[in-house]
Amino acid sequence: MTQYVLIVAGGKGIRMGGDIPKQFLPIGGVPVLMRTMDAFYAYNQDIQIILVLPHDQQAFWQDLCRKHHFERPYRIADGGETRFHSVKNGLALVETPALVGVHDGVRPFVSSDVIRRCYAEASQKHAVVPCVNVVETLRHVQEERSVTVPRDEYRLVQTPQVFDATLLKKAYEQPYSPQFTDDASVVESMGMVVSLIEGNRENIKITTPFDLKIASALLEECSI
Ligand SMILES: Nc1ccn([C@@H]2O[C@H](COP(=O)(O)OP(=O)(O)OP(=O)(O)O)[C@@H](O)[C@H]2O)c(=O)n1
Ligand SMILES: C[C@](O)(CO)[C@H](O)COP(=O)(O)O
Repeated sequence: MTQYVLIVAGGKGIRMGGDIPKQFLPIGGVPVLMRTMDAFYAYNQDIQIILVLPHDQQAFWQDLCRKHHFERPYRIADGGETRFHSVKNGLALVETPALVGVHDGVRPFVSSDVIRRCYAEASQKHAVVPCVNVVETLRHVQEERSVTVPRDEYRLVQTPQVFDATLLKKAYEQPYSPQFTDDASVVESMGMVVSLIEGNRENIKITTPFDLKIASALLEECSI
C-alpha cells in the first residue's frame, strides 16, 4: 500500500524564539527539516513526502534547498493556524487507500526502526503512536496542592503517528478543538482505539534553545 508522511513544519516556534524559524536552524551544518525528511527517505525511498510549511517561508526554504543541494522529491502544502489545520491542509493531498504518517518537522532523530514498526503496525491496527516511558517521578498539580501519580500509567508521546489514511481524513473532518494536541487525540475523539509502540528516546521535539544543545550532543552520539 502507498505510504505517505506529512512533515508538519507550520508552527511559529515561539518557545524557541530567534529570527530564523527553528525548522531551518542548522544542527551540524544541516537544517533540522532536511535531517527530518532524510530520516524518512532512509526508511523508504519511495515514501510520498508532503511538507507542510507556512506560505511565507516557502521561498526561504527553496533557497535553503538550493544552497544545500537538497533534491529529494516531495510536495508542499501551506501551514495553517494550528497544528490541526496544518495537518488538514497536508491531508488534502493524500489519496486513499494508503497509510499516512504525521511527523513533526522538528523531530530529526526518529530512527528507521521506529518508523518501520509504526507503518507495519498501522497496516494491522489502523492507528499507531510511538511513545516512551516516563523516567522521572510525576506529580499532578491541582491549584495549591499536588500529588504523586503512578508514572507506570503514563507515556510520553512522539511522532510519527501513523494511520489508515481514510480513517485520518475522516477524523480531520471534525471541528477543531484545543484538546487536539496530536493526531491520536483527533482519531480518539471518534471513539477509535490507538495502539502504542515503543519509540526511540533520541526522538526529541526540538522546542526550546536547550533542545538544540541536546540535538548537537545527540548528533555526535548517534548515527541515525
Ligand atoms: N500551526 C502549526 C503549529 C505547529 N506545527 C508543527 O507541529 C510541530 C510541533 O509543534 P511545536 O514544536 O510546538 O512547534 P511550534 O508550534 O512552532 O512551537 P511553539 O508552540 O513554541 O510556537 C512542529 O513541527 C510545528 O512546526 C504546524 O505544522 N502548524
Ligand atoms: C504531536 C506532539 O509532538 C506529540 O508529542 C505534540 O503533542 C506537539 O505539541 P506542541 O505543543 O504542538 O509542541
